[in-house]
Amino acid sequence: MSTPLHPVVAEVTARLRERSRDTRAAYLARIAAAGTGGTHRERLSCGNLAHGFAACGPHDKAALREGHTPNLGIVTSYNDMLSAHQPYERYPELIRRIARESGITAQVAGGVPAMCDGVTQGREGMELSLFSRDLIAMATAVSLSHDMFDGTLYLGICDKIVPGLLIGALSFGHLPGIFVPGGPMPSGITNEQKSKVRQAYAEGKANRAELLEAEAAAYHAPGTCTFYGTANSNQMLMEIMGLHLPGASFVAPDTPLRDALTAEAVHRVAALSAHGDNHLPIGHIVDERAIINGVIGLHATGGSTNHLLHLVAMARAAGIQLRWDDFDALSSVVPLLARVYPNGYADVNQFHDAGGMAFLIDQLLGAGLLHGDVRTVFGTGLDGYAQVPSLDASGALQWTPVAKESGNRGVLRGMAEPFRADGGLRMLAGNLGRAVIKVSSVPDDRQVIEAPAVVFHDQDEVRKAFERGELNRDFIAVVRFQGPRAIGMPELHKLTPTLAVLQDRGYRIALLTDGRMSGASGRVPAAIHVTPEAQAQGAIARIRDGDLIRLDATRGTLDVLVDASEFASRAPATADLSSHHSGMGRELFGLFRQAAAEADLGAGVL
Ligand SMILES: O=C(O)[C@H](O)[C@@H](O)[C@H](O)[C@H](O)COP(=O)(O)O
Ligand code: SF4
Repeated sequence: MSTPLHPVVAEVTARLRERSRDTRAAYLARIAAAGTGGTHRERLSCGNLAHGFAACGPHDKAALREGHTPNLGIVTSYNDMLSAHQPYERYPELIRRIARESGITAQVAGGVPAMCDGVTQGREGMELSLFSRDLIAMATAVSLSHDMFDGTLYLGICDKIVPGLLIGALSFGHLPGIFVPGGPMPSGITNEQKSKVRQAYAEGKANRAELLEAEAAAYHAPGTCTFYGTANSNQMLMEIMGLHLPGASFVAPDTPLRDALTAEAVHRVAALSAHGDNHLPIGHIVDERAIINGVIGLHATGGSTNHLLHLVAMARAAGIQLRWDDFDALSSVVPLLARVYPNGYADVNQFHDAGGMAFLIDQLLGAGLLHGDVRTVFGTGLDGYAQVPSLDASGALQWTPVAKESGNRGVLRGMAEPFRADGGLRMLAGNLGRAVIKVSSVPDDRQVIEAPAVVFHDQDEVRKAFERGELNRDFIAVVRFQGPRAIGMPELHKLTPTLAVLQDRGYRIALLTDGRMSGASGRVPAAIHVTPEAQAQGAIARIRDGDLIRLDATRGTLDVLVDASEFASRAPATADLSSHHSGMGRELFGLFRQAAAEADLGAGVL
């Protein structure tokens, strides 16, 4: 007997359905039309088809000519830049072999670009990062437009890659699809130890060699970085939305269990194709309930603020009109059940070992805080995800019910003793517009900051002012002209060590920006994604040095304390951004900057 759905979850879902009624209906009609006529290879000409199987070996070629068995398309984001994606190098060959052994075929449909935000953090490349999400969606469509496929496997993990792949996948929502994760790297030095060396370096108390040693001990092997940033928030989302196999998110790379899960992903997506009896297009899995489950998962785990952008964009790709108000309405009823860095000291390996996603989902389902009656790639409702994968004595994959007690109360807790009554993702609103703040890792005495503004148009200027000794005081750093239409909405996470040093010196400080922060940011209060942005003449463009600003995360307000008529009479500041619009490929993204939506609509171009 399942627990009745929490009334707020039911109400927010109903509101989302109503808001999305027409666009969701149009989307479902579109994918229904695309899905008619069974497998698509029958519609290809002989020339099209021959090109499609020319390079195949005899087994695959014969199967593709006959067309009686599923052909799976692999969209891969493999490269050697992202430690998380490096394990994917061998996946196409593994998947093709597994397919062949199952009497079906698989082909790499195409590759998509993947940016490592860790490599680009604080550098020009970061100004392409957000736009790469939509570029990945387009590249996914280019891959699948060969129309040779009956199901798809998406190989992607990190920040913009999973959102981009899912947006692209939903354009082919008539096809079954499954996300295939690679898993986190083994734990290195703790994130806390790494951050301490960074702060020491920012203060000149550690040298570059010591800093590099610490960084290399944190990021030291193939696999996803083990903090709970956007990449690992993506894994949580794909699992709680039913697009991963249960428990697949955080199993280590290159292990027998990881390979068994990848093999099962191949079997599952083939079973969901139009060739089988359980045809399940991905566009039917990603419905309003799955999206609401994703929002709830973000709140319950203190997930990345980047999903206030990406989940909105992913939902829209399925005809679903998710808004920040939906996040806000759910925030107060979903408790924080996990403390993973930056929301605590543990990492995702310790989260997984404590019971991980299966325990989290079991607890939330038991409290009526998740839609259980959803469709998933596993073929069950969400109750099937309260299970842990393992290999039995014969090496076969099995799932067993998760324990009802957390394996580590310091990392993962049950509904009876949450870390916080709410998830800590808060919306802010006031005479400066709207913004987002994550308070789950901000000390309680830093959740309300009222201090004079110090205005910057470039994140490097903050560090220089710090090094000149100008910031040893209470202040709110207003870093503007960072929005999508200005310079592509980069993450300003490189500011974290400097601002954390000042906060640790006892100053009451905060960051206010129309840019983003990393999902790994956290200790310093930061009102981010301010919309309207400065480049769109938002109120943030009227702030002057010395203006008193009040950021109140407890009441959800963000205001400049200046006479309203005087403030309105000010001409918005302008900025020469030309140096940000060329070099490192930025000259290729002018159309993206011109077309970018506001942050609360996903800040993208799709
Ligand atoms: O949203 C995120 O999770 C971040 O973009 C993350 O992917 C990025 O790589 C950080 O920069 C890593 O943290 P450090 O920069 O502190 O190593
Ligand atoms: S989690 Fe971030 S830093 Fe780590 S591999 Fe992914 S994008 Fe790069």
